[in-house]
Amino acid sequence: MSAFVGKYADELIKTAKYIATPGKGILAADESTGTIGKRLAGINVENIESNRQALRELLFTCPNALPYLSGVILFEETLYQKTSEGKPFVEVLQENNVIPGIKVDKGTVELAGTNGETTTQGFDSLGARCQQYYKAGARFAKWRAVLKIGPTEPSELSIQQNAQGLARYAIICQENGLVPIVEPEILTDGSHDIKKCAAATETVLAAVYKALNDQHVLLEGTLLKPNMVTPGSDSPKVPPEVIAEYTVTALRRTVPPAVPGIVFLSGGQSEEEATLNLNAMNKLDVLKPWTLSFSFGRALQSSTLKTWGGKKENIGKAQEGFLARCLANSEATLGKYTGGTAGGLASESLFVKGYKY
Ligand SMILES: O=P(O)(O)OC[C@H]1O[C@](O)(COP(=O)(O)O)[C@@H](O)[C@@H]1O
Repeated sequence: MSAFVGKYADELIKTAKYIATPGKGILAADESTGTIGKRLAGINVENIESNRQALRELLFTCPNALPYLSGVILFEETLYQKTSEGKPFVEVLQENNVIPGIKVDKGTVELAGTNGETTTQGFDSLGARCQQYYKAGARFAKWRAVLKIGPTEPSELSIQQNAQGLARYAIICQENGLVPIVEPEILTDGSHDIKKCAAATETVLAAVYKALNDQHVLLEGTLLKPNMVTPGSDSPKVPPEVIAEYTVTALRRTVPPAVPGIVFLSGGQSEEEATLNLNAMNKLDVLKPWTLSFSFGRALQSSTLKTWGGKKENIGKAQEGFLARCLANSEATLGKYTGGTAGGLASESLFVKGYKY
């Protein structure tokens, strides 16, 4: 049998295509309570619900930023939160043609017998949770699989487990009306060169698309959220044009044209770096059958978070910074970002070695 065509097929295709509109991208604001706690600790703000709500309100009500976004990924708590004036966040987004999405994975666990490799959990009652999230207004989902590069990593076991997991998650989402964002993230930790990252990325993506096909996933109703192909964090940096060349080559070799959009994660790159790399990819003069856009967490929020610092009086200034990053990344999806519009904060590396999300 070929792809599964259930009752949601047309809607899934339409949603995925809309999210992949050139000029728009995704804000990943789906940090789990633990992860957002680390971000808030960085600005000395307590990890309590009211502070998490305040940060998300700052982002979702940022004047003029929403036209640059087609989707926002939310954590479960945020899906049901409201603005301080009592309007559900979901409505704020919908009124601005931004599609609410939801993180449905439950984090990673170690694969026994490996050197710290992991698989992602969250299959228990996943179908029922998807139905609830659909009712609450979500139309797409995200599940993050994490792989790493080492002397013998990613191992065949981790490649297969994570590919199967992503494919199983994807078809459950599609059966329940949510467009699955398939995220196989290869971490940048290590001293490897860009060629090693390219080879690992191609192998992992090939396994992921084989698994998606095995599980009858309708590719037109999916999106891919991959890492960019870069040298390891302990290796010298290379220019955006080189990253663009290697990344687009890896994607052209492995991602079918039926997939409407590829939305990159930022993975610890500085805000400016992530934007310049995305821009360079979109400037490359080769056939790219999918939209290349962003689904950044840290690279959209870091300087905004620092400027805000948890203080009401800084909200306006923080929102100006957020708008600047949204605009810059929108331009980068069109290959029209000229760079340098970011202040000093946006150039700071966000990479943390051995970072545990
Ligand atoms: O461990 P968590 O809370 O799932 O967070 C992982 C984060 O990684 C992402 O998948 C990508 O984020 P970055 O762009 O910051 O790398 C986010 O969507 C998510 O918030």
